[in-house]
Amino acid sequence: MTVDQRIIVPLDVSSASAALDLVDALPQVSFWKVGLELFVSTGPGLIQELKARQKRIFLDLKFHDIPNTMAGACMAAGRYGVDLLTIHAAAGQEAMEAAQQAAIAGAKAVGVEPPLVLAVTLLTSIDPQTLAVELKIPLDSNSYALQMALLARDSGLKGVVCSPQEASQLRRFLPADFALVCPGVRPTWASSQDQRRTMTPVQAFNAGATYLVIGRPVTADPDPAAAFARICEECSTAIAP
Ligand SMILES: O=C(O)c1cc(=O)[nH]c(=O)n1[C@@H]1O[C@H](COP(=O)(O)O)[C@@H](O)[C@H]1O
Repeated sequence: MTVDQRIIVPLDVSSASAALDLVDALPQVSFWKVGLELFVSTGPGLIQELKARQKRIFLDLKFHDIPNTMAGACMAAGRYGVDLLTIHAAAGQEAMEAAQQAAIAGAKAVGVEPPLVLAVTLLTSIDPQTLAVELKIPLDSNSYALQMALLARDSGLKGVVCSPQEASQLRRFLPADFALVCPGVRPTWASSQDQRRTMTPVQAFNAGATYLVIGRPVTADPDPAAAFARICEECSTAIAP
């Protein structure tokens, strides 16, 4: 995979026309993320528009519910023929197992490839203070993310979403083909906004990320195509093979 194929850009907008304007303005981007804002606003029709444009799709709906409800939602999402689908690891092993099996069954029922189901370990917006004081989790971010990733692996999943700051530790415990998808990525020239546990794209790839999710540094730049090209250029000369 080339660097540009390993960078996923989120369509964090609320209408199909705004999303497709972004897709058409950035022909270099082959992998797009449809998240909660867009999916709740427009429904699944947009997925077909992206598929018609030969794009890869990360459907980021972060399901977190009881096993039966997770299975029903993943069965339906599996039918869309998307490449990646997210759930929360904090839903527990039984829910993750049910989600994974249902996504495969949903895809098989309509003859499409099943999505790679990814478990979110710990949101990149949660800083150590929030983890300890608000959520009362008696582990540091690294240990908690590792615990959630190992639980996802034990549930049969083949990938997780994690902060790039946790990627190198997770890589030590997980096989090379286990996908680490890292949001919370900021080039040196971009603002961190609400992201708390960030790294640059080069650092994130070198820490072991399989894919990066990079949004506002590209989409909010006055020249999104140039920003995406700059990130790819920085990475192609600096990441380890
Ligand atoms: O699952 C995700 O993609 C996700 C998980 C997480 O822990 N943190 C996180 O920022 N994200 C998503 O990654 C994207 C990051 O966007 P930017 O902060 O604009 O780069 C957003 O669409 C978030 O929903």
